[in-house]
Amino acid sequence: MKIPKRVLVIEDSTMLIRPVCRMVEEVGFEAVPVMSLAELEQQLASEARFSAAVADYCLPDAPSGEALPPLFRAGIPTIVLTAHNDQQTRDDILSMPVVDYIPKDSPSALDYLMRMLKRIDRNPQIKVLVVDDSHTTRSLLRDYLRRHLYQVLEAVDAEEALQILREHSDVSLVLADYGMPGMDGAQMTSAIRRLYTHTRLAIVGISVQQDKTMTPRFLKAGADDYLQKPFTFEEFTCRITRNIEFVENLMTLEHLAHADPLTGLSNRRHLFEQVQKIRGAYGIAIIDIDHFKQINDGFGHDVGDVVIQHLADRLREHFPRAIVARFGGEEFVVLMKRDAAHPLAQRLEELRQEVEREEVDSHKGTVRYTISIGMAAATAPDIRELLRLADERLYKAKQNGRNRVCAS
Ligand SMILES: Nc1nc2c(ncn2[C@@H]2O[C@H](COP(=O)(O)OP(=O)(O)OP(=O)(O)O)[C@@H](O)[C@H]2O)c(=O)[nH]1
Repeated sequence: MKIPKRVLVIEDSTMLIRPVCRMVEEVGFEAVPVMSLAELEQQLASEARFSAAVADYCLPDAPSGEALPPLFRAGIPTIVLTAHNDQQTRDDILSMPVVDYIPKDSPSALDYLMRMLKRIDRNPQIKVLVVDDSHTTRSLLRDYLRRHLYQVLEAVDAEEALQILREHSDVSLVLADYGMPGMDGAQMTSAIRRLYTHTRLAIVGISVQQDKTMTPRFLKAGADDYLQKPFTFEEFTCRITRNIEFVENLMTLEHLAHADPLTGLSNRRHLFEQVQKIRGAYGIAIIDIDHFKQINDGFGHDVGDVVIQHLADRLREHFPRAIVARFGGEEFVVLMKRDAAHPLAQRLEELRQEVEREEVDSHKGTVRYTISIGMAAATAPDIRELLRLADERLYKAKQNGRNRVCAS
């Protein structure tokens, strides 16, 4: 079981500490409530490790943010919640290495806090590429991004940036300076867009030039946003968060459109989209659970679902590099490039034998099941014809007694 990461909730108001702790737990952290600087020092001296802190700026024994430096010294990413919304306090807080600053009187303070906590949890897996020829700007942006726990990659020009993007296809955001030697930021944006769509990667253009054409130049080249230098840490944070959330939401939608909800495998539509990517000789198999209706009737539909998930897991294990899709009900398709060293028919037979041997545990007892398989192979990429042939052979496998592979 995953052990939840701990978050310190430092707040002296009994009215507020409970909803903040609840929110922290909703995001998946364990909330550790603390009501004074003295209690905080005890926690920091203990063995406990903390992933983040939500800290009130003003505590009875720490009226002017004295609780913050011990958190920074302990390397704990800290979001400050404060009732003091005057310019001086705001500037003081933002001059420190905080993750963010949230005024308590804002009607959306708790919703914003929730978003920032989710970011603290997810950002360590997210890569951001900073492209700027100025060492000073790169280190400023690196500092801002690291405060938010992003993984930061850096390039001094477009050429290096494109090379990094070829090596790291999982970069989610590029910060593109306009004025660089070689390609400028807008030209680089166009080049990046030839490699990655908006669904995979956001680009934010940055420039110091007070030129009204700069924003449209970047946006028309394929950027998602534009930041005019100089910008504050607060503005930077809001824009970066919004762009990262946008990419994440698009990726979630894409995943939902492509995945079968029960097994997480590709759905039928995604299978047909993926086929276009295969070049050369390939093989296809349709795998169908035998007498599945009897499993549903005997054990219940929920146990039927467990059996479907069991077969999906076996398919994933046996065919890690193939396209594996749930084609419908209890029917799956495996599509893969031909591999002379380990032919598809042999691999399907190994799968069939393993399924036959295994027992599936369920709350209604142990279930055993078998599968029938029809397969076909071709050199020409005519997926529909191959599927028709594999389906004919699956029918043959069923007619000949089930629990077998039929390849001709
Ligand atoms: N539990 C569960 N059952 C499903 C799902 N989708 C389809 N089914 C059931 O799968 C069963 C398929 O039954 P049939 O097509 O008659 O085939 P079978 O019983 O497997 O018999 P053979 O294929 O001839 O060996 C039907 O009872 C469907 O209701 C699902 O997502 N979950």
